[in-house]
Amino acid sequence: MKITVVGAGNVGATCAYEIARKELARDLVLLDVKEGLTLGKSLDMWQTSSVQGFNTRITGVTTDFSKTAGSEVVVITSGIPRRPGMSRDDLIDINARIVKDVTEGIVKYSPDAKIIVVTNPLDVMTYAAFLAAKLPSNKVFGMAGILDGARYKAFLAEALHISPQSIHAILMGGHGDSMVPLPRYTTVSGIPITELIEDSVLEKIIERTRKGGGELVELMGTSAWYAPGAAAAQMVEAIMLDQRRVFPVCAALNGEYGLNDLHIGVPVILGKNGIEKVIELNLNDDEMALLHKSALEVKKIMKSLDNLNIFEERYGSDTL
Ligand SMILES: NC(=O)c1ccc[n+]([C@@H]2O[C@H](COP(=O)([O-])OP(=O)(O)OC[C@H]3O[C@@H](n4cnc5c(N)ncnc54)[C@H](O)[C@@H]3O)[C@@H](O)[C@H]2O)c1
Ligand SMILES: O=C(O)C[C@H](O)C(=O)O
Repeated sequence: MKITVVGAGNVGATCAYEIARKELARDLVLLDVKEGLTLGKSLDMWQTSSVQGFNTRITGVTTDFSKTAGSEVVVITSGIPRRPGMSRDDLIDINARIVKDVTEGIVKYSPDAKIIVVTNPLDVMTYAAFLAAKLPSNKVFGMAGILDGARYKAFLAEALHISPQSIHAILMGGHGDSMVPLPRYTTVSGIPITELIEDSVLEKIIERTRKGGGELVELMGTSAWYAPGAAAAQMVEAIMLDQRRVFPVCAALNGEYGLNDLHIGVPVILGKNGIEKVIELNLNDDEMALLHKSALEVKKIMKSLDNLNIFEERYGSDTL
């Protein structure tokens, strides 16, 4: 059993280390373009194995995709992160080319892999990987909803002075400021959140969640990695262990929620085949309107990708 993480920067290395510590596979490959980087990081991680008590063998490679052959799951984190003052969408030009190249390299040697995209702008980079991979859409999807949900839960836990683990929530939509946290689907061990928190406090938390990535970029000068790396590793775990866990995942939609031809965050069942099923919630009119507004934002960025002309195929459009 083999897992590959492409990109050994902040997010990739954190995700790889989580995967190794959880022993989600016998072999873990870390691939990057920077000469020596993955050799050093994989050696450093492997040297913690006796301390942390794991056996996963970590190999570092520099751009040699043949070493990733036969991977069951591949996490793509390669690409530039944003800096203060930038939006995720500003990364599209450079990152689209990187995602296309690495996806083609991966699929050449691991045609059966499930591909988890992390690179931003997330929804459109998932679409780019899907175009490059030419694999069924249940095998190419993106990580954002678990991270956004984890931030929402962390803020709620602080406000309520309770464990974040008692909070259950689902967020939908694109991984941008138009993401759609859903109070109606947020509970504290089954108790509706609205019974425990004032509307005005909840509204502030939702707004902070929407801008949660930007808050960290302003603080650190680059984007977050601990929560993103852990969230991506949780998706790897669900697939490798065929857990069939329900997570918000950036998935291809073909008519669900009245949306077509785009990748956006929705609840799914995640198991050994990747996306086993997209779950359709009975959204009310207001929730549906927010989701469609977010989808239009994603479509706008898809249009920018189409304008780069790096893919022959495309299905972006301004309308839903
Ligand atoms: N989806 C999310 O929720 C989420 C969360 C955090 C970060 N991100 C995104 O993840 C990406 C990585 O962030 P980071 O903080 O790890 O950045 P980073 O700069 O620390 O690491 C990126 C790595 O990608 C490598 N790379 C670049 N081109 C490559 C190629 N062609 N092949 C292989 N490796 C290549 C770089 O050498 C670098 O080591 C960014 O686009 C960031 O915006 C997404
Ligand atoms: O905000 C970013 O640029 C990185 C990531 O999407 C995040 O939400 O942390």
